[in-house]
Amino acid sequence: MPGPDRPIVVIGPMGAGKTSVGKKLAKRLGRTFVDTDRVIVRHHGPIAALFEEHGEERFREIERDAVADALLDPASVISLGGGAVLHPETRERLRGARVVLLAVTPEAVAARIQGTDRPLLQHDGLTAWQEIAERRAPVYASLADFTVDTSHRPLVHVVDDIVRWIETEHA
Ligand SMILES: Nc1ncnc2c1ncn2[C@@H]1O[C@H](COP(=O)(O)OP(=O)(O)O)[C@@H](O)[C@H]1O
Ligand SMILES: O=C(O)C1=C[C@@H](OP(=O)(O)O)[C@@H](O)[C@H](O)C1
Ligand SMILES: [Mg+2]
Repeated sequence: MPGPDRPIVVIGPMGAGKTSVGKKLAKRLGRTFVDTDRVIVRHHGPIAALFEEHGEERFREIERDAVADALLDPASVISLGGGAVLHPETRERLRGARVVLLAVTPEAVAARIQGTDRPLLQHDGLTAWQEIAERRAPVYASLADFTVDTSHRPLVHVVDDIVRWIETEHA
């Protein structure tokens, strides 16, 4: 049986569960897990400080490079930050990956983003989340090969859905 031919990339709005689901999914599939935000923090320090000291534009360049590096491993599960898909080079590179979109309603995400240090949610919290999520929705939809709604669903069920999809893809 051939090994994994393409990385699996998890996209979606902040708090949809990309980091948590990606980690569990990688474990279930025996793949390498990369969370691009974690890679960025490892090399550049906390994201909030990066935004504050260098601005969002610089963060997006660093993020683009972190995503490009991660995509080199076809046996990986890669969880992106919610805004990574804003970079056109990243969108282009995702054409060579299996892209899973995690969706979530504002009602369900509210508890998940409470007290967050995400820089884009510091001022208006849920209102900002909703505005950003709505603005990005068409981009997410255009990239997704498979979508799972994570609202009010345990992580393990979300992972089960994705594993089933991967298995049918390979059947
Ligand atoms: N399906 C889920 N049900 C309940 N809580 C969840 C679920 N998925 C993620 N969470 C919680 O929501 C928060 C944000 O999850 P995270 O994986 O960091 O999302 P993202 O990477 O998409 O921003 C975490 O506290 C996580 O434990
Ligand atoms: O949506 C965004 O613009 C961002 C999402 C965050 O990651 P998560 O989506 O994993 O929270 C992180 O990359 C940064 O705070 C910016
Ligand atoms: Mg994350």
